[in-house]
Amino acid sequence: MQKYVLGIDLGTSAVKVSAVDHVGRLAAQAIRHYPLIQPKPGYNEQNPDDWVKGTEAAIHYLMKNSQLQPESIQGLSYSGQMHGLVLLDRNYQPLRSAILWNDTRTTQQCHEIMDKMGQSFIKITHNQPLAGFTLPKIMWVQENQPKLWQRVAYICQPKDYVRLKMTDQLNVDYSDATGTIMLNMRTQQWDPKILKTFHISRSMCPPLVDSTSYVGNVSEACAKLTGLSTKAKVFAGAADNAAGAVGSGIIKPGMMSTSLGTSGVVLKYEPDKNVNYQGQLQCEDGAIPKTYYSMGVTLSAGESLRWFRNTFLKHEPMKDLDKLAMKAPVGSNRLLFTPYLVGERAPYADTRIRGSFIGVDATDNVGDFVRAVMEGVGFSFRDLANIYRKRGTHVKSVVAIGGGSRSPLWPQIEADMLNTNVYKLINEQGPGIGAAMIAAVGLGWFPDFQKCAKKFVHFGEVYRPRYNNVKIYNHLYPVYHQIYKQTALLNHQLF
Ligand SMILES: Nc1ncnc2c1ncn2[C@@H]1O[C@H](COP(=O)(O)OP(=O)(O)O)[C@@H](O)[C@H]1O
Ligand SMILES: O=C(CO)[C@@H](O)[C@H](O)COP(=O)(O)O
Repeated sequence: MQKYVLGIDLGTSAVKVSAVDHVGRLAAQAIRHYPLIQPKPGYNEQNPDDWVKGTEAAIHYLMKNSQLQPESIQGLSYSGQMHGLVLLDRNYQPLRSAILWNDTRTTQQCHEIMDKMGQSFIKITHNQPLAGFTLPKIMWVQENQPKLWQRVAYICQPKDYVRLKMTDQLNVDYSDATGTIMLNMRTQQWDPKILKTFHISRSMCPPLVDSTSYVGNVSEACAKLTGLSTKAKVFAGAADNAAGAVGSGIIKPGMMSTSLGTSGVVLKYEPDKNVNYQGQLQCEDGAIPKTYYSMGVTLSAGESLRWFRNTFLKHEPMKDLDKLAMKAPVGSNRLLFTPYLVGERAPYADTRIRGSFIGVDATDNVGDFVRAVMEGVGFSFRDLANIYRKRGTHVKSVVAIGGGSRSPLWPQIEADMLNTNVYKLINEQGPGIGAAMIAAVGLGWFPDFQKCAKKFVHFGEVYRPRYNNVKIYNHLYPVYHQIYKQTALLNHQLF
């Protein structure tokens, strides 16, 4: 019997389940979307049970509509949207909707962290407290929902909640634990000083495990709902950017990727966990034990395009937006867009900045606007790549992952903006393959990720920078770069 693993990618827009065979061939895929709850500007939440139902429904569909036998799925693992706060009572039931990575309500709590712990906080976590991380969200709940906080028994990350409901076991892997900013990077333990300072009991924090750790089997209840076998082994999994990195072969020093998911990410494998970007970039544990990566995050990348479509072109499929944008000239007729729809994380940690269209002209058409949105994200990636370049990194090439890399246009915009080669993956958008690789290594199919990557990671098209486009973007970038400074005060006055 052929054998398979499942990679479950719990994204922000949807959960994507990929069945992959022992030589890395994608055998089947299923996707289920779930809503984002935005009750107020800057607030971004999701219902944890929507993730669970979506995952179970996607697996059920995949099992029903493919030829895969339940026993052939030997293992599964996860890639999860990072930093989300899931609060559980003592019966492991969610106490409120999850507060997500792109929720920007916690400016004040970030200041409180620095007031209480100062530079020692950065020394412990290797990160500046930023609004998207988990700790400030915990403090927001303590301050704003004290009665609910009294009932909290466990704190976990999004994919850990889904895994809990599939196995009855609660754990967190190191790559997601770093994203909480409660992990001590040196000891790789929950930091006692941080927990004490912010009144978090150690018992609330799940046990720490490696991404490849075997944490249990699919439970009987989950097997009934999904069509999986209870013999399927479950491995902890990783933060989506950590899983995306292994899924795109970013497993050696100097290698870089970009992700166009709901968020946008420029990511670099780091050989040294003590690398210091003065808080402008994040530093995290990787999916491979004792490996590290840094990244800069654009809060609304794919989300900017999704927002534009939902607001102005409701019934157009994404691929038709690509066609519209491809008809517009490079530089979108000098129409510029900044993607700060919910605030920004990098290079500006600013929860009160908002997006702009600059240079709107009476001759602009809808294609110019769509292209301007895609280019605005590209300019933001250039801002992030420049942080690396200023520190001497030669951005030789990047691997483009995430849903936006499916576009025939966006990777070319990236290549022209960054003036570097952009490689696409052949069969999946990155994090799902990374999750499948974690299961494959966990099962012992491969002795290490390097050997697994040789079979599982396949590069497809390469987009090379086009001289004339690069020239146009070189001309427009300094203008784009000024928009933040020129609009920050105006936006801050709106709050
Ligand atoms: N054909 C396409 N052209 C451009 N963007 C696309 C296309 N298909 C999907 N996307 C973008 O991909 C994003 C979703 O990517 P995905 O990696 O699935 O996100 P997440 O992991 O956050 O759920 C959407 O927000 C959308 O903007
Ligand atoms: O906050 C971060 C990384 O720090 C985001 O990258 C999230 O991890 C969400 O990822 P996507 O849903 O956009 O893939």
